[in-house]
Amino acid sequence: MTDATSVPARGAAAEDRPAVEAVGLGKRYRGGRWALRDCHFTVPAGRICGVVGANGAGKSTLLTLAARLIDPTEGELRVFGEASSTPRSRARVAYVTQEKPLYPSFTVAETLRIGRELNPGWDEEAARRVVDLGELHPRSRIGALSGGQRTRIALALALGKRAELLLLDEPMADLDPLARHELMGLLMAEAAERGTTILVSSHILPELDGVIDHLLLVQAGRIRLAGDLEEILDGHQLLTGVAGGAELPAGIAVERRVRGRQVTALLHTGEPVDGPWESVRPSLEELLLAYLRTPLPPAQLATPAPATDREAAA
Ligand SMILES: Nc1ncnc2c1ncn2[C@@H]1O[C@H](COP(=O)(O)OP(=O)(O)OP(=O)(O)O)[C@@H](O)[C@H]1O
Repeated sequence: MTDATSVPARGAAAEDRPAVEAVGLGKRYRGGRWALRDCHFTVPAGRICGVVGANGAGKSTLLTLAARLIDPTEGELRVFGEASSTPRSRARVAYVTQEKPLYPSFTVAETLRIGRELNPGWDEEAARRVVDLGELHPRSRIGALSGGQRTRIALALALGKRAELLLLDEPMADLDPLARHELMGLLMAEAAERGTTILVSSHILPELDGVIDHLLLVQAGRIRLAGDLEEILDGHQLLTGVAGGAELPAGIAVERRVRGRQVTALLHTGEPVDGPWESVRPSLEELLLAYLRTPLPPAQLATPAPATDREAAA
């Protein structure tokens, strides 16, 4: 499971350097346990990357580090080849969370005006499109909007900023299904047009299917899977067979479940398995559910440093 930097990125604004690169990244909150540890991964520019994991796995910590709202305890995280702490990196990043820190006493129009004044490359049309589709009145106060309507404003600010890296931490959680579908479509269209890189965390796995092309699976503060989504799916087989029919190949089963007389197993191999099995490539949801149901102990989750770093250290 490697990072497929060789796959061409989408859109005109895509560039050669990875959008996000974590090297030995770790975060321990004051007085707490490690929320993230020993993370090595790369997200090529222009990708839409799903950040998936159980509650408390470390997804928000990862996205907050990428937005550089908190500092890493160890290691580093680079944005387009630069430390995420530099003003240039910050200007290239927009971060939208469920909290949406907007001023409740400001109106919609005033909020957009602040976005325009703070961002030299402001794209009024992109921001307006998001607001207008939600039929929000320019004179409505932010504090009087619903959670979903505030999400729309936060996304309008992120798109107006013309960020090259969009960090979305479960941004759609409080949107109704129609608005979620519409805003997701809008985001993807903008991303495809401009080559924007998106890191999006979500617990709604079907929502990610057909949208993401890269995956980070975070488990207990470690990266369990990272890479190009097609390569990850191609590297697994979902087996179905009759219980007691045949032994599973040793050492490559991520998960094995028995229901009545039926056995299903997710294997970490790209080769269809011979024997009395139906062997198919898993869907994204099947893959993620199998991994989420079978957490590994932290000692087995340490990800090796990329070859380039190991060579540099030699
Ligand atoms: N400000 C903080 N202070 C101390 N511990 C924290 C803080 N924020 C997060 N943590 C801890 O860090 C770990 C990872 O939390 P994080 O919010 O990153 O997980 P998550 O994957 O986003 O979870 P969820 O899916 O529930 O939002 C958890 O054990 C959490 O309790």
